[in-house]
Amino acid sequence: MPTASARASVRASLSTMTSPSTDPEAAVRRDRRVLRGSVRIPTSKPDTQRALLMGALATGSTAVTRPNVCSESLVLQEACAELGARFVAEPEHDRIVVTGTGGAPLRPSTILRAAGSGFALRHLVAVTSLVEGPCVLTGDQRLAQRPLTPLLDALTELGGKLETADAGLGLPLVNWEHGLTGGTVRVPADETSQFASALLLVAPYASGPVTVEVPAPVVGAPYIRMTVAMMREFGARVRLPYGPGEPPAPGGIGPDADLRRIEVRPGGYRGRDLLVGPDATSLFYFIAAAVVTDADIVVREVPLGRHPFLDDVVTVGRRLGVRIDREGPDIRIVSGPPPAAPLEIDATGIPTLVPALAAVASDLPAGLRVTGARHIRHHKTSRLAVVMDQLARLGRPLAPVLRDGALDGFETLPAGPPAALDVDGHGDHRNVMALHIAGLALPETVTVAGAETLSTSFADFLHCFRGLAAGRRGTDGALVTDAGRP
Ligand SMILES: O=C(O)C1=C[C@@H](OP(=O)(O)O)[C@@H](O)[C@H](O)C1
Ligand SMILES: C=C(OP(=O)(O)O)C(=O)O
Repeated sequence: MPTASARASVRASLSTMTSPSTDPEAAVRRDRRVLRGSVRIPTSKPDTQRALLMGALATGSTAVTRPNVCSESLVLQEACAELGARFVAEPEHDRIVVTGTGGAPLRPSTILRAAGSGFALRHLVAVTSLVEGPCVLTGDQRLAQRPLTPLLDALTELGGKLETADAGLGLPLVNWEHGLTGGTVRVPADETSQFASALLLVAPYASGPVTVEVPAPVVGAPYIRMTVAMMREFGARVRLPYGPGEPPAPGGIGPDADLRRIEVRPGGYRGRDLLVGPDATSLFYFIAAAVVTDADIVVREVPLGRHPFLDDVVTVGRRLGVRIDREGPDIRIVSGPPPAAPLEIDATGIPTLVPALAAVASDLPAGLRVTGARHIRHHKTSRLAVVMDQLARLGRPLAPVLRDGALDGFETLPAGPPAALDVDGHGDHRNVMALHIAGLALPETVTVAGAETLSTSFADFLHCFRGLAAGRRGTDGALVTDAGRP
């Protein structure tokens, strides 16, 4: 049973509300909770993690300004500090200064720990192959069950010498020797994009050129592109012979860049200063909230047109019927009528949005069908299965969509009265946030167990939503409540 302190509730501001109906107009007319005000969302967790890792490997120092200082970034910092990188937090400048190891991480004096982070485990495994062994890396029980073998095989092909201490358990992992020789390696990306990203991370430190082949089907392609983009920022020599797409910035990588073959030349990373942009998945919770409430929310400092993944998230939001407009450096998110026609979303490239999409599906009267989410059963929890189960308790059931016998997505079903008003994110921050969004759609108070997990990516999540629930706009349209940090 979750403890009282692990619970957080979303309070209803309305006492009556109709259930979602099949009449498209009904969703517009009905009374809804009101969210008003402005928020500042966390900066990108994926970019922060990449910058910290590349900074830890680089020659020289790297200043990461506006890092997302979440628990999963700290896990990486602790492990990289064991490997000889230095991290100095400068809160007065909102930055972390990293002194890198010049591609020669030291042998750690303790076990390296990835906690529950798949990103940390897969990327640290790759980094350990540069360490003069032996060194040991471990993570939590769930992490031991998540896919890893194809990455170990690929690192072995490139000259690494890694093994699991107990094949039956998955973890801990032992690295015996250091040094990657280079060569051509094929890595599957049908279960996670993180294998390809992890190989790419260390490829500039192999003694020869490395070609990473990523055969279709690829899940989470935007994340592999983020890795390539960040590698280029750190001066790595990366070529995509099948074309980089249309890059949003010189030297960058386009949102459609072809990942079949990625060529990396030796040369390592050079430390640099960089500014982390907003976190796209965190932004989506406010967009999703606008589907189930009457929302008029300003999200501070969200530069559109510069971060492909952020732009993808905005595109999904607009398809859901939410108005998203630029207002100077900010964006304004306003509830709109839901789409009149059934909506289909392929989630292959946007896996982190799936729990929140499930949370809003009952509020789309013409129906939402999401597919391409099969691989998220390998995330921190079997996310979609957990969220669908909990949503059904709240009277928001979804029909499963299967592919090859596994849950690949869902379809809207008619909503009904809740069977219970307490739900549980099963220790997974994305489930917890998605279930809060579902709670906003109900007139009753919904209790979501697992608030303690929010520090994984978005510690201020509840604070932001409480502020928005209390917020209003002044008669001149000026914001009178700011739910975010000053
Ligand atoms: O590289 C990254 O930063 C991530 C890659 C994705 O993993 P999968 O490809 O396993 O979905 C994503 O879901 C995860 O939240 C972050
Ligand atoms: C990146 C995430 O998960 P993982 O690294 O564990 O795959 C996440 O849950 O935000």
